[in-house]
Amino acid sequence: MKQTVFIIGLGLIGGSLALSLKRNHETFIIGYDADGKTLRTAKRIGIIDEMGVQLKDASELADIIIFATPVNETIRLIQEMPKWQLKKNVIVTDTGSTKKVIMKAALKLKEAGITFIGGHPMAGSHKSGVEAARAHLFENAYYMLTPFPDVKEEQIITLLDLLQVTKAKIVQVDAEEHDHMTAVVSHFPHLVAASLVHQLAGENDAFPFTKQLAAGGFRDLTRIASANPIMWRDITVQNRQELSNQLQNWTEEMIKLQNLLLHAEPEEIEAYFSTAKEVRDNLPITQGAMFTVYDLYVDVPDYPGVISEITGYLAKDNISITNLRIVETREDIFGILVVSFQSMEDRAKAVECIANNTTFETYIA
Ligand SMILES: NC(=O)C1=CN([C@@H]2O[C@H](COP(=O)(O)OP(=O)(O)OC[C@H]3O[C@@H](n4cnc5c(N)ncnc54)[C@H](O)[C@@H]3O)[C@@H](O)[C@H]2O)C=CC1
Ligand SMILES: O=C(O)C(=O)Cc1ccc(O)cc1
Repeated sequence: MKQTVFIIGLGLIGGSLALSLKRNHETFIIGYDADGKTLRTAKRIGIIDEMGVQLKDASELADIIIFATPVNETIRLIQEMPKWQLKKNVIVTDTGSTKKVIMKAALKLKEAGITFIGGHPMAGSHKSGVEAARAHLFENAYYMLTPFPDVKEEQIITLLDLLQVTKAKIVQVDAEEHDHMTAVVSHFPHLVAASLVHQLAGENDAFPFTKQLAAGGFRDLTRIASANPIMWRDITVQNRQELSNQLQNWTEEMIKLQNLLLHAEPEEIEAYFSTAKEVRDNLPITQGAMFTVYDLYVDVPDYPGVISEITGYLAKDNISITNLRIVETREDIFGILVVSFQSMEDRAKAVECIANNTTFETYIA
């Protein structure tokens, strides 16, 4: 049966969902964005089937409404919704990174007889905007749903059926637990990344050269600080208490680390790093909360034309690449070229292709 889905907010997440859901030809997608340029781009590049000109009018045509707006905007719009003439069995959901405050606001929908099922795909990126949208963004990532306990089972099944095409691993969790867990693995790391960047910026007057030295480790650790500040402002405000608890734990950990640094034997310091390494090395492999890219490091000699040589071999074998960057090129030593692929299979083919055509070493980090 044909279903009309209305996506509000056509940035990275809304745009990616639209692209992914469109793979089911029974789904007709209307999109809306407060930014007219984004809305027109989404239609022009085929992300949505139709532009919703008025938020309220388009909502009234929908079987399923998905908010993919910054979380404070989602709350504002949820509060307006009971005034709209929505379809009787409409399901409203969202993609917001926080859930407790959103579910609290959605109580107003519940009172008005409108089904709301909170949602949060744990996949994304520091990039934002419609141009960053990708159909495969959610594949293998966790996608959390936070229904009210008394929501009708058939409504959950309708939403699960719709989202199945994303190939995400859909799980149901309690909103409060959601906010605790995401504070640990997503929201608090964002504060740490931002604070490390501030610490580097503080060096600028006395040691302006320091930032030139910010290579692999610093960049890996702080990538997420490049994300959209408005989105993270809203997440931080909505999850203040959990973040404050995490900050307290972190402060205690830092004091422990300072004691270790000043007073411990080298073996104890090594043990601290060993434990961290073991826990980190044994993290379950998941694509959650990551823009899905498969990087391949190629140790290339530094001579003109080497990059086009490699991309030429890959093109000849019909292997698509999504990104290219050089992490180091210095005279007389080999440089590392990082080539990114959309899938593990493409990366495996690339390893074989490079081995067949060159003597360059390849690595997977
Ligand atoms: N960026 C990420 O990695 C992830 C983000 N999320 C959540 O998904 C939601 C969307 O995030 P992104 O797509 O990354 O943001 P984005 O900044 O790429 O897109 C948000 C879009 O919403 C539009 N918008 C803002 N206010 C609006 C309004 N009142 N009405 C209609 N459109 C409006 C903006 O113009 C923009 O196009 C947020 O709630 C965020 O917490 C969830 C998982 C991952
Ligand atoms: O860029 C990354 O690695 C992210 O962590 C993206 C992200 C941002 C917000 C979320 O709620 C979920 C995922």
